Amino acid sequence: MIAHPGSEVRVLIRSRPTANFAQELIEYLPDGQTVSVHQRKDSRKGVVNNQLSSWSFRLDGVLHDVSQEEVYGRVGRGVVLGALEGYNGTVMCFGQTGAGKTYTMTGATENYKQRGIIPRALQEVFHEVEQRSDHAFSVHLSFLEIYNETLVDLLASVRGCPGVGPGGMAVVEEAGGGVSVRGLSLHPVHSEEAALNLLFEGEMNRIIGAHALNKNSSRSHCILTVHIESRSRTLSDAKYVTSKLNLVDLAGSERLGKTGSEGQVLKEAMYINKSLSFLEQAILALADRRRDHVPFRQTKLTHALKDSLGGNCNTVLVANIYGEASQIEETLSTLRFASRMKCVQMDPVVNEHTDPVLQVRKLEKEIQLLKQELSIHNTLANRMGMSYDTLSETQVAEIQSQVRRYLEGSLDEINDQFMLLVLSSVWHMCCVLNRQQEQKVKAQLCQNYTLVEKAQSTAGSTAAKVSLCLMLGPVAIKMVLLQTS
Ligand SMILES: Nc1ncnc2c1ncn2[C@@H]1O[C@H](COP(=O)(O)OP(=O)(O)OP(=O)(O)O)[C@@H](O)[C@H]1O
Repeated sequence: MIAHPGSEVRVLIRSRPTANFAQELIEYLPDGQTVSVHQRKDSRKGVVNNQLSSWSFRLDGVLHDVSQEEVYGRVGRGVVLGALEGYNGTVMCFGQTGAGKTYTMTGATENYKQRGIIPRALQEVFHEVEQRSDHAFSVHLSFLEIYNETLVDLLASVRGCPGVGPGGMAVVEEAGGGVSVRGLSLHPVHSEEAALNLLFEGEMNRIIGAHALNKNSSRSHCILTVHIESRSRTLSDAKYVTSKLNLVDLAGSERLGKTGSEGQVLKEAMYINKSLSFLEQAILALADRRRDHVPFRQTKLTHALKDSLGGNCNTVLVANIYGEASQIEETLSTLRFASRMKCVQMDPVVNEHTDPVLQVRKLEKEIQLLKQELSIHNTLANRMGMSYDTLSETQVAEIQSQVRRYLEGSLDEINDQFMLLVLSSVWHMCCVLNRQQEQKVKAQLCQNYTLVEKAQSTAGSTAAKVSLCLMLGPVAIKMVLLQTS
């Protein structure tokens, strides 16, 4: 499903299964889109109080007690199919630590049925590539980890990896508002199996720690990007499309007291919480359409996700919650983030490009055909000698000599063959003068303004002058020749 320009980011809630699901506090409404959360007042202070505060959040769907297959179908499939058509896509999981983000994105490795969105997306990409034989696809993978504000290439250990350049890794902005990570390796992949091997390799390199709420807690944010390029095999045009499919597993926010983290795990938690709070700030700014500045550069995470949070991207967020009563505050804060994200606007467009080499080849072919057409036209109009190629030195000398004789009066009549040569010459002079004039105007503009390249051709006026010459005959040509000599 491709988002319509101007629609909002799709947001779904997924709850981690638990025997102690707080039904009295978390209520999923029958519309399948609304969740109400009730919180006992002053529960933090231990005051016994039966009063409840309630909040209601309307999102795009609730994934409660559903299989991994259904999650992929409702969250991932549309974004993946869009990426194959040339739309950028992002699937991102957000939520407190232990709420099931990694389970949703990667899944349980020990059970095929429990594989998550990433392996299913890779499977779908290669299945589609095989099906769409009228297109040639090229697929590359990159796997970025952001750990304690440091960018790490999770596929740097892969054989043949070019390695990081002298400047190290950095998020860089591209023309047109996109971002890329300088120094991050890109790996060509030709099959699902090869892609899964890279995913496995990257997962092995991820930093995992243990604390009270999750014994396998991701201590970093991870972005697996599938870079897709597709060209038609049937149309020989120079157009091709590209897209980036970002599959993002964020580290979980955590209450330091609750997780009982110490030492390195505590330090990591502080970095994670800080980057997530900057992510919230960026989302707040994106959701507020009156704000023209979004603070993307405050952390590596927001900077790396600059082109993935709405805008020219088909974005879906999964808000993972852990529905136990003891986690109700974290659930509320996840749902608040989710409802802000739902206000972020998307304007996805197909990323279409033109291959310059193919374009030149195509234009040359077109010129050749037009010349042939023109020569047929000239033959029919009895102008068989008319040439649109550059005149040879002998032809130029011949014209000069005849013009001189004609102007001196020693030549009374100009024959047809000569006229055609003259017309050809006028055509070329007009072209040369036109180019010179264009360059002059450009140079003048450059002095005062930043020149905006615009194909503002004056070819029309050249063509008009030539047709005028054709209409008026030798007198006009004489004038043009006198003017330009
Ligand atoms: N929908 C689910 N079905 C079955 N098990 C789940 C589900 N969601 C989460 N779990 C289990 O809960 C545990 C915590 O999940 P997971 O590691 O995915 O959380 P997380 O949000 O990624 O945590 P962190 O932010 O700390 O990395 C794991 O053992 C996982 O297998």
